[in-house]
Amino acid sequence: MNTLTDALHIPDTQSERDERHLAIQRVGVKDVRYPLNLRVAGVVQSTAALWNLDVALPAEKKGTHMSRFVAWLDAQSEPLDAAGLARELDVMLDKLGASDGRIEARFSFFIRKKAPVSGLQSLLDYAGAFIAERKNGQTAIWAEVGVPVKSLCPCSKEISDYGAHNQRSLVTIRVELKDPVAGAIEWKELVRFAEESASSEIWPMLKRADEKWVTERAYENPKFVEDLVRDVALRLNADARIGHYRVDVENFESIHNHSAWARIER
Ligand SMILES: Nc1nc2c(ncn2[C@@H]2O[C@H](COP(=O)(O)OP(=O)(O)OP(=O)(O)O)[C@@H](O)[C@H]2O)c(=O)[nH]1
Repeated sequence: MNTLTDALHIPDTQSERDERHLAIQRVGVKDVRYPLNLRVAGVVQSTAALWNLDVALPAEKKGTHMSRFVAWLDAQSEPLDAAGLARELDVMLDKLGASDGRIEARFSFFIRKKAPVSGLQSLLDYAGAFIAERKNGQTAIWAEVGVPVKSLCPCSKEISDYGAHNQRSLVTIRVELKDPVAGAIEWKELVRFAEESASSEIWPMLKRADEKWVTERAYENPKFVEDLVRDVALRLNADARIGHYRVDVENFESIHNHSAWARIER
């Protein structure tokens, strides 16, 4: 298989037989930092991802071929999208001689945003993840975004003579793409599901007129953690491209040293 190691007469321990009669569900490499090209809002972004790559190993095989995971990573040249990920999962499994396996990539990506009044532009960072899994002949492709937003408490607004506690929140949306080829979802669309559901979205750069707008917008649009998670789920329910999903919302409460948290799964 490997001409260099054959020539050097180096034993191939991984390819030996194992007699313990134990299959391994998942074996591979974890936390490999490697570049990733991603298409966001029509533009290719180069980012660094943290990759977890693994395959199922039959009982009779001693070891998987660890170096081939990195070889697969290094062969990535096209910007990765959901359809490409489904194809590349097959390529990885073929390279590893495996029937089942999984690709997970976690990365940062950026969207250029315009401040609400001044119109000044700046880049907001989001957390993204792609997960592709092949199990028992079925392939599932998942996309995940972590979106920072602002929430303002309806109860605090109601009971206080002035003010209302408000905080940054993190909305994490994980969706299964029913048809990664025809029904691909843009990262920007997933981000908007979260931002449009919040008391207010946030921006990296705001002038005073923008700051006033964000403050008043959140005050006019108070949301409990439950309101936020439900409003995101409603938007996901209305999108035919989405299969299973999971929405997590964490409010980093400014009146506590702990978070309020909610999840809806379908
Ligand atoms: N299966 C397995 N491999 C390991 C382990 N620890 C290190 N290795 C890897 O063993 C690999 C040996 O590389 P190669 O000689 O290319 O062997 P291979 O990855 O099986 O690839 P082929 O030569 O194509 O079969 C290195 O990439 C090491 O990372 C381990 O616990 N299990």
